[in-house]
Amino acid sequence: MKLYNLKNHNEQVNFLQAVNMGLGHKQGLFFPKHLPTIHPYELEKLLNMDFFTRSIKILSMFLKDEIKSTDLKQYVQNAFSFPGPRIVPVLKNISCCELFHGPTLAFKDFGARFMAQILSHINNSIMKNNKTTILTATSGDTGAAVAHAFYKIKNVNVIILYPHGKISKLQENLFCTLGHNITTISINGSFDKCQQLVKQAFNDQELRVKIGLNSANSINISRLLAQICYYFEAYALISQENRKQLVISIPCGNFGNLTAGLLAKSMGLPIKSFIAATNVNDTVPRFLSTGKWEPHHCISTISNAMDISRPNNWPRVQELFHRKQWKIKKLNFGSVSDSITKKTLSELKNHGYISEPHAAIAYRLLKHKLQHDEFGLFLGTAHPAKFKHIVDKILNENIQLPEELKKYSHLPLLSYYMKPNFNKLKKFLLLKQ
Ligand SMILES: Cc1ncc(COP(=O)(O)O)c(C=O)c1O
Ligand SMILES: N[C@@H](CCOP(=O)(O)O)C(=O)O
Repeated sequence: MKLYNLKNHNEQVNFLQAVNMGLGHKQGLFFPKHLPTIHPYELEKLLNMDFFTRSIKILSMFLKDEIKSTDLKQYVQNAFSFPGPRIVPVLKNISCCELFHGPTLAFKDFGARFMAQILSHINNSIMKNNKTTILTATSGDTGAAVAHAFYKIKNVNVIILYPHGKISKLQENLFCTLGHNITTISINGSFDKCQQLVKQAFNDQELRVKIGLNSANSINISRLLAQICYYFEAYALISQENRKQLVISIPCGNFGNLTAGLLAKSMGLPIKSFIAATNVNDTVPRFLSTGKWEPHHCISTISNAMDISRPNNWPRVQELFHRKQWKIKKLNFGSVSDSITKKTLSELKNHGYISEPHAAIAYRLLKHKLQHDEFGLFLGTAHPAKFKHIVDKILNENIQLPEELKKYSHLPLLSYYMKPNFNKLKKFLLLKQ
């Protein structure tokens, strides 16, 4: 598969190069040159397959020129070796598509674990024992998924930056207590600052070469390809009737999840429309209503993983709309305040469903915008227990911690602390070699 740099279409690489480089020149994101499409007859056959078999087929449409099918099969099996998406009905016309039954209890497990497989493939077959440094920014969930996916992998050093005091305690414990090849740095600033530091590192050619720089953020295209697979699974799991007018509402932060959903639609998955749901960090909803791209300062909310005002994947979303000649006006959107999010969590509880703030935002907008003849899915992106401190208080509950969280909840944090200063970070990264 060929990909081009969105900032310079002449920079073209294959998939394995794109995964290995992370970002192109001038911090440009890579985007597939050819978008595979599925004939409706083939789609029917695909939908009848199990999750693994179908995911291998979907990924091979992008990767068959570069990865042997026997290898790809192994990578998908290793990566998705946990319970896949579950559809949980909430109202007659609305269900939650839960994507949080993986090892770190968030949808990020699909992409991070697949990327780890691809990087091992590169290290074993192409780079042969080269050292890699995975520099990743997190607003809460990517950090854990990446840390666990790359934990103790030979020749891979993982450095995770996160906004100091702005993620939940349980999220922090899940990735800041591991040690070994996982180093965590709490940055005195927002997620935007952390992401900016990661991108700045890619500008520094000396650093890039010396440490074998890569990133496991959704910057890396391998993350997004893996995420396409669960949209097909969600569609396969719902009834024929509900498939006819399907609307999917996505809680958005860095807009990787929406990009993956749109890629699934571009391949021929008949999703009628998407809702891009944000918290008050609403750069995209404001852009879609005013046409002006004006990121504000990041505001801390109870849906902290979505506290992002410079969403990395927006250029990919725009490119896809442009390439498919879709009208951007067709993308539904909205933003939800903390107070409405809290009320929505209670409303969901009244319907018998305990959720968490990110999914609640997607539900709120779906409920508000769904037409009478449509069926809606909102994506459950994280397990409610990750936000126990908020959910218990709002709902007067005592959510039990799953083993995955309990195991780390009392371990000491091993994080460093740093001001958002690139030179300091560079020195640290060079010393960590
Ligand atoms: C729980 C949760 N929901 C939603 C999001 C937003 O997803 P995306 O960054 O793909 O838009 C995140 C962060 O990625 C998250 O951790
Ligand atoms: N919400 C994310 C932010 C990073 O997004 P990514 O998809 O680019 O890794 C998080 O939980 O860290």
